[in-house]
Amino acid sequence: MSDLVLVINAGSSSIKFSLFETAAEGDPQVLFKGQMEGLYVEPKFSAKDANDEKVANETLPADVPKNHDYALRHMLAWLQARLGGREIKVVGHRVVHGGTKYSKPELVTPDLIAGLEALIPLAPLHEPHNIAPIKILQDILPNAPQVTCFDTAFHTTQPDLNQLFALPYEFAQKEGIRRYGFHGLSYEYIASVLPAIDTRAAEGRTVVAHLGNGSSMAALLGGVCQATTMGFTALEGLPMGTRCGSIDGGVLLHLMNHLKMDAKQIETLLYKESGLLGLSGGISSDMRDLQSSDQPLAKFAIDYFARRIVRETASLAAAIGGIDCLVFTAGIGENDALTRANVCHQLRWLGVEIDEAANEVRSGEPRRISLADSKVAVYVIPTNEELMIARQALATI
Ligand SMILES: Nc1ncnc2c1ncn2[C@@H]1O[C@H](COP(=O)(O)OP(=O)(O)O)[C@@H](O)[C@H]1O
Ligand SMILES: CC(=O)OP(=O)(O)O
Ligand SMILES: [Mg+2]
Repeated sequence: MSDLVLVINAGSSSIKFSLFETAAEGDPQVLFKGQMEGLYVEPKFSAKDANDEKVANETLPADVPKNHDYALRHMLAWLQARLGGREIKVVGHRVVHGGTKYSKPELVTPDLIAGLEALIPLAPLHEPHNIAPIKILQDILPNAPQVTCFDTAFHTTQPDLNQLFALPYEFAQKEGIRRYGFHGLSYEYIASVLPAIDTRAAEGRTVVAHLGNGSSMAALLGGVCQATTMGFTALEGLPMGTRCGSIDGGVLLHLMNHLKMDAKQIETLLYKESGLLGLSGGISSDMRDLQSSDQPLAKFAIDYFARRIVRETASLAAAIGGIDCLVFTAGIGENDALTRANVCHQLRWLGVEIDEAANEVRSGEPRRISLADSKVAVYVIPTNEELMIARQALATI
């Protein structure tokens, strides 16, 4: 008898869900998957069934809340109407920050929730949205065990050389102030499918660019993480939809000492008003809006994003002694051919030769977008954080 697994993946601008059914052999299979995207801007709900047919597609009315809470309840009501009374065996959640305490999937208990709440200051844009669904589901499905799967877990293999900040050593030892890295479920999924796509890449030096509303990159050696762009929080590294990415700490001191901004104001500035939104002069945090804008600052924000990816690719390649393979994934990485081309053109010196026609192909399947004789193989591989969570949740109960 097969079991149902519900997966919730709450990101900063979207909530994704997948309902899986376990199979006699191999991975659980999707029954429904969907998402509420464009939160806080113009939320849209869409869902597909097991045959990948669209079964829901709606823009929420303008007068309902655009937040995570409303989105989740709307999604769960839609799903419950389709369960036909079947019980959910386990719920798996993506939780962005595991701190020093959680480096493997955990069963939800009151202690665990308290532990996660203590981590909110380290991921203010995510952790509250990860915890809230756990509590809502305790209400709606009181009998289903819940498992948290951490974005930070995959990165614990980074050597101290890449993991530490150059602060006095005890800050890492006593305070846990080090680079945790994020999007680990996505990287782990990519590492799990790479052997079937390209053995040289799987065994060798691969840089993965997870480019979404939150963006980061990671350097893998034989599928094991050696370095990543995100740090103590999901703020370091690449600029993102609304986050600034790496910034000179001296800027923060200046904001405090000379512009008299307090911690809350600086948090809002760095997490919510910067990145693509800030650079474009407020046009949008959403890459699609920027691509369709004719404003010079929209183009500047797009080019800035690509330039940072180029620089981080070289830096990550340096950390693993070169690069055999570059993988694009997540919302922008999977769908935005312009950004991929922009990045690849600037990486020609590193041996990246993009196949322009292959790059334009739209498909939900993994695909190679580099020329046959490109020294660096370049792929678009759709990520599947949800499947990774389902695997971990089933293994945990
Ligand atoms: N066809 C597309 N072209 C360009 N950008 C796209 C396209 N589809 C989605 N995106 C971008 O992907 C980003 C969202 O990525 P996603 O991984 O879904 O976000 P989250 O981090 O919230 O999970 C947005 O900037 C969106 O504009
Ligand atoms: C960690 C992070 O940035 O997550 P997201 O991409 O979902 O915003
Ligand atoms: Mg995401």
